Amino acid sequence: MNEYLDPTGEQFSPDEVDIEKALRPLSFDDFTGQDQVLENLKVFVEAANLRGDALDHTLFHGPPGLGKTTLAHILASELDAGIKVTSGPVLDKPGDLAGLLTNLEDRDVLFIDEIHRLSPIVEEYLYSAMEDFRIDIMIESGPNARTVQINLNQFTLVGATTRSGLLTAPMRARFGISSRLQYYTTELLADIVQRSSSILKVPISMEAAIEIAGRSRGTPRIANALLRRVRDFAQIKGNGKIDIEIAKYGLKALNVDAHGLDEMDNKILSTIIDKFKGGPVGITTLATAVSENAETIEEVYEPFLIQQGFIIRTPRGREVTELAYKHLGRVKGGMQGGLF
Ligand SMILES: Nc1ncnc2c1ncn2[C@@H]1O[C@H](COP(=O)(O)OP(=O)(O)OP(=O)(O)O)[C@@H](O)[C@H]1O
Ligand SMILES: [Mg+2]
Repeated sequence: MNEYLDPTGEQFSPDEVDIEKALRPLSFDDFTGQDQVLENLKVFVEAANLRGDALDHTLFHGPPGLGKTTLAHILASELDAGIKVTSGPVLDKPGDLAGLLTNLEDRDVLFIDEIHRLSPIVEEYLYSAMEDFRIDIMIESGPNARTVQINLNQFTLVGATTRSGLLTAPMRARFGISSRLQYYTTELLADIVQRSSSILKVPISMEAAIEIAGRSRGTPRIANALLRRVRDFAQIKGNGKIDIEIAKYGLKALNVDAHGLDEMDNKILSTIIDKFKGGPVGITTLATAVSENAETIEEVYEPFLIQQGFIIRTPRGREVTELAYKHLGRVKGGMQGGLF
């Protein structure tokens, strides 16, 4: 029997983590979308494999849930190399990094998630490792303290960040390959939903897959999360199959926005309308009004809102479009619907 899980999908049981893993594509062929990025990576990996070299250091940037971590693992697997995983905030001392680096085998991948959150001292330490595959290690202490230089195996640093704007210029310059991931179209997400359904062994109609995909904010992680929740409805309230009726029923019960916009997306739109008469409003003013960081708005929220046509950027700031008024049930210049 399937345990009924928190419909917001915010609490992941160990079971859920396993599912997340099971749904993760493992090879280039498994990976849907991001065609341009993938095409290039295939060439670079093939060339590195042919020469027996490590792949150039690679940076993935873009909004959450689009496949950065997934691609890091795929790279290691396509290089037939090992992978060590860590993240910016975890690496707080150069010593921690030295331990990781000296344990890397030839051509291994070192994956650093949230690479924009490395401390400056660790970041600096990483530079020579990336550039010359060499690090200095301090041995002994007190009057006998001295540094020795250690050669490292040729490795590939794969960095991921949702906030490329926060990366320092020297760090950015050390990546030979830099790929920005884009939001997925509904068609691609429908393919991903169908692939995930078959892994989860739950039958789903094309129509239902498209319905879920259309409400997933262009994001595979959200598509998979919605699919798992709708699957629960299908099992408990239906016959186990996901058809369009049960998909609509489930999505309605989950309170999912018709366009897949999340709370912050909606807050941004309603704030521009209510406090700034629809705009234009400068990014810092807007950020203060919604209590979010300006860079996060620019890098995480705004790209989707622009892509979907809810916001436009003008030289004087951000403006909402007619579509945003319609979406929120507001009338331009009026007061209707302003109460919810
Ligand atoms: N192209 C894809 N095809 C199929 N599934 C995908 C694809 N991209 C991502 N996924 C699914 O979405 C989930 C989230 O992807 P991933 O963890 O790689 O995102 P991320 O970009 O690293 O996000 P974050 O910025 O939050 O770390 C994965 O578990 C995977 O199942
Ligand atoms: Mg990730």
